Amino acid sequence: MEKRIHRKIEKVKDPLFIQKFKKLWKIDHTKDNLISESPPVPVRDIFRKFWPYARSYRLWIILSLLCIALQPMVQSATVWLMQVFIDHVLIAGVYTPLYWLILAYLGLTLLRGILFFSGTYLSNWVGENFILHLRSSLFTHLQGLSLSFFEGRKLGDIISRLSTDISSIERLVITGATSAISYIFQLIVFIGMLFYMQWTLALVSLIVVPLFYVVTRFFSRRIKMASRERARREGAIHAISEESFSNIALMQAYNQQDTERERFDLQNRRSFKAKMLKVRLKAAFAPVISLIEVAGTLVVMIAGTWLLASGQITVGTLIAFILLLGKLYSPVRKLSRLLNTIYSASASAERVIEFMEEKPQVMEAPYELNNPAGRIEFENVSFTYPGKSKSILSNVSFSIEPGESTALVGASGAGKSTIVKLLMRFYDPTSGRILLDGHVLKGLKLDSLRKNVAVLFQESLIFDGTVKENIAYGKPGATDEEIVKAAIFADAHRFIQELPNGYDTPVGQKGRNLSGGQQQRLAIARAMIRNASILILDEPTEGLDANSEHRIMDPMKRLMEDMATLIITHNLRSAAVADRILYLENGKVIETGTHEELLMRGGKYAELYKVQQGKVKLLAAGPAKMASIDEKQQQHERSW
Ligand SMILES: Nc1ncnc2c1ncn2[C@@H]1O[C@H](COP(=O)(O)OP(=O)(O)OP(=O)(O)O)[C@@H](O)[C@H]1O
Repeated sequence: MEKRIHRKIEKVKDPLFIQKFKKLWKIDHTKDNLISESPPVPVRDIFRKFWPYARSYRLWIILSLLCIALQPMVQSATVWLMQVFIDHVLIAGVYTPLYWLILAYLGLTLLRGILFFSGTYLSNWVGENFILHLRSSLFTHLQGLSLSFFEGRKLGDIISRLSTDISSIERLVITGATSAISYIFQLIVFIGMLFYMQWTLALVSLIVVPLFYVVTRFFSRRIKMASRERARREGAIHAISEESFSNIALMQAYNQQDTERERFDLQNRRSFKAKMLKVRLKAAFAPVISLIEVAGTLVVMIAGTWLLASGQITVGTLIAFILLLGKLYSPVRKLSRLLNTIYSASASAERVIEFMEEKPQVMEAPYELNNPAGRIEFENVSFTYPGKSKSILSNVSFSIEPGESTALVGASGAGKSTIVKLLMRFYDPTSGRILLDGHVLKGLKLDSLRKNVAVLFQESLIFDGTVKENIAYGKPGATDEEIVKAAIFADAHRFIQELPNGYDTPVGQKGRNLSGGQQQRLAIARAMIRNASILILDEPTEGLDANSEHRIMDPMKRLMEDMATLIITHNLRSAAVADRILYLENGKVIETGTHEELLMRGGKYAELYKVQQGKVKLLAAGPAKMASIDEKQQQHERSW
């Protein structure tokens, strides 16, 4: 036995054991760049930031506070009844007041119940309203942020902040604040009662209060750090889930399940560790607080017994005092626990504030441009992505007249999509100007620019709604007649009619119930109904077979007739239909002209065209030849 105890002591003394034990109470600071930490914000500033969202409910908050605050008074009255019962009924042996004592007790209990119900309902109602408005306002704020914000963030993390973190803030601003006020009020009432009953004992009972403060501060700081870590890991879990499941086909096709699972598990385990640290801290906190409470009660009992023995107080007073003391420690304990809750909620608040303080890179301007003809001019436009040093576009100049089309051709990464992003004002040029009908884009209202642009992306963006809703997305409030007209124009009417519910058929998430060509024709109908003056075609035929490509070419050409069109394409057959072709290399325009002019010039465009033509001719010649042509084209693109 002695040996066993000795072994145990040795084990506890072992530095490795001590190290492991210490680690149990520390945050795992392993860094990974998946989700970065949000800047810390003091609790006072957090409260100031979010209070405006609760301000309009202040009357209801006061009412709920009143309900909560009255409860300790009723409680104190019941304790007082107990004192009367012991001293004036039991000890005095007079039983006549018993009847009204019972009635008063029942009445007070009923009143407490009503106050509890009203207080709970009201505070929750206010809290949920707060979440509702804060969440909507954050959503609206995020919608207004520039593309650069979203390109630098994980979607899952954004969703996590919008859902989980927002709810936590309520615990701080509404429940936290109202509870704190009600606990403080309870403290004042109970302390007042204690002093009224017996001031010497009351003074003795307050000896332990500073201890509560010190212990709470120690724990709450650590709980906040663990909460921060937990919230960050939860964001990472959302981000990985979103990434994995939105690319499920790719993940399964490349058998990447294990890699994704490992990535997910890593974050999941770290979230678990952070949560367990929080649990350990909270679980250790409760008994420490109880210990302080017991110490306080014991001190009071010793002092009380002495006062009783010296005849300074009655038995009833001592019992009532100890009962009331139990009630005094309850709000003290709750206040300490609340501090922990507030600190852990502030970790979520920091994550939300980080987003709220984010400003759009692209600033709104006042000028409203109505029905522009669509003349686009790029004047010496250069651009570098925010936070990067490499210049992506250098002195790009070109113009497109209404009804004219320009194709952007060049190797991957040459800067074609960046030109479109600048034209849509997702970013502003670092230098140079872009003009629409002679007006600098920076001076135009964003809405007045974008409502005049119709876009057809590489992957047609179809929403999980009906066919009709997807077409009307281009023009909210479009009539059925306009929708059908647009569908006929886009050569989509016939296949839509053959769908089970025609225009009311749901297209499924990301348009899964439709083929690629059908989706693209729906997107053309959407672009057509928009009645815009600028059209952007970003690889509109990419991924379509020859038949589908052929079917969308006619409606696309019809669409281009009256608009200023910018086409991004790798497919030179699509580029050939444009009035002018711009050849981009490393963000510079190196060749300009029509398809024929560029072929005549015999430059890089002509070279690529030859490679692509050869590929078409050799399609029938078998895979080996095709592979050699593919290699040639890749070499050509690499040389750009
Ligand atoms: N949000 C971004 N932040 C930083 N760099 C970016 C961003 N978007 C694109 N880039 C960089 O800018 C360069 C040009 O990209 P861009 O998408 O404009 O090329 P592209 O010619 O359209 O290519 P592709 O034909 O492959 O679509 C690339 O080097 C790319 O890595």
